[in-house]
Amino acid sequence: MDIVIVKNYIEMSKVAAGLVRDCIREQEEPVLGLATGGTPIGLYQLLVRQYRAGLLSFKHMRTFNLDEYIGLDPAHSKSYHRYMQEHLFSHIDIPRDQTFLPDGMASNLEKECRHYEKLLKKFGPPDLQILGIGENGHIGFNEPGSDFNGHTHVISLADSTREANARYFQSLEEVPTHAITMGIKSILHSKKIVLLASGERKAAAVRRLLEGTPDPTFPASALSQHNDVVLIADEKAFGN
Ligand SMILES: O=P(O)(O)OC[C@H]1O[C@](O)(CO)[C@@H](O)[C@@H]1O
Repeated sequence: MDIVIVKNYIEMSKVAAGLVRDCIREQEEPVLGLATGGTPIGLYQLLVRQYRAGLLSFKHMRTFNLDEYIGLDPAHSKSYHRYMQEHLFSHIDIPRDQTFLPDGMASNLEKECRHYEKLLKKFGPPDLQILGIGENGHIGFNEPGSDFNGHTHVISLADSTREANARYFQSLEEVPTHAITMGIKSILHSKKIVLLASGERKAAAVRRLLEGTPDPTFPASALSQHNDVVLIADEKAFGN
């Protein structure tokens, strides 16, 4: 794993934006794996800025998001569909039908997971996958105990994840209990993985990640099985 330690959130976002820009410029039809949460918002803002400055086009890009809450309509203010529209897609020139997220409203969730995995096979794997890390080590919504060989599946969210994400909702009760997430195996298929971590809240998770021992109770440790991972952490996440 390559480790880049930067001063703060803005610097983390800048380094990540540079890697995404390089990937988009190198590939004729780039495929990007995208994350949600607070961590990549700065990265998306910088990508939008580059697009507006005419430095980058997303016309030929396809994107796959890691996860979506079950039971939230795409138009729901806290759905990841809406998040992606608000933070990235509606501001850039990517055609709508080139952006993929799992459908958390599907009547047959198992079928939806198989369908998403098929799309990943057809258009993927991502040339570059952006990841955040949960305080409990989750990647996507793969909670502690998740199978390292897992593909896209339905997951019951850990209480600690619902509590951590309650800050994005009005109350803890509003946070969905389940999600669809790409599995750890699906994530590991990506050609390159860029893991972002910012702030003290992530310091314990980053410390454990750097121990490097694969351990299913700490999902991010599966990244030690991939040969092209870049961790971009700011000083607080790195424990400085
Ligand atoms: O960036 P945040 O909000 O700290 O979340 C960390 C991770 O947790 C998730 O939001 C899922 O809970 C991921 O999408 C994200 O990468």
